[in-house]
Amino acid sequence: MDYKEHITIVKDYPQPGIRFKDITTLMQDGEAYHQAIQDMAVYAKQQNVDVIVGPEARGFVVGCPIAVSLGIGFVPVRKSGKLPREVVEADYGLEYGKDRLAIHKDAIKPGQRVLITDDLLATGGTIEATIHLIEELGGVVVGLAFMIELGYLDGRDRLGDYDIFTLTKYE
Ligand SMILES: O=P(O)(O)OC[C@H]1O[C@H](OP(=O)(O)OP(=O)(O)O)[C@H](O)[C@@H]1O
Ligand SMILES: Nc1ncnc2[nH]cnc12
Repeated sequence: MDYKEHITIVKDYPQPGIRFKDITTLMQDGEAYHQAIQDMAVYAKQQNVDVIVGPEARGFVVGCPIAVSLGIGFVPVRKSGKLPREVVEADYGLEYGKDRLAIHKDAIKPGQRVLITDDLLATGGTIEATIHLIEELGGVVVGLAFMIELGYLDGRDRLGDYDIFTLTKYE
């Protein structure tokens, strides 16, 4: 599948100079969305994962269907203030701003094998913060899976110690 055919590039969104990769056009095509999730589920199975973690909001539309397809759990990482029970939190920066992420303290059991999913790897700030949260809870990050990699932002270098799977890459 040529995933780039299904991804729309939007110039100067949300700020001048950003070429935004819009996955909603991929998601609205049933065949492309299904294939993308299947390809990522094959990787998840290879990594022998116990649970999938995805950051709000686009990490949910990738991680939830993979978890359902494998019959394993999904744990949301949300922006600060959105989870109702006790959390651990981490600050992070991204291509266009900064924020704070949170995960429920009891969501990951020590030693669980975790796959982190998201739509896109840019600077790697979101995933670095997500890894920090999982490891603080004793989870073992066995893979990172993205639909899209922005090679020109060097996120892969930042996350060098982890196994990374991507469906398509923009240089
Ligand atoms: O590699 P990074 O530089 O951290 O950037 C990538 C992150 O940025 C986007 O999320 P965003 O924070 O815009 O939130 P959203 O999914 O709620 O739109 C995207 O979905 C990734 O999570
Ligand atoms: N260029 C981009 N397109 C879509 N989502 C992003 N998140 C961070 N950078 C992005």
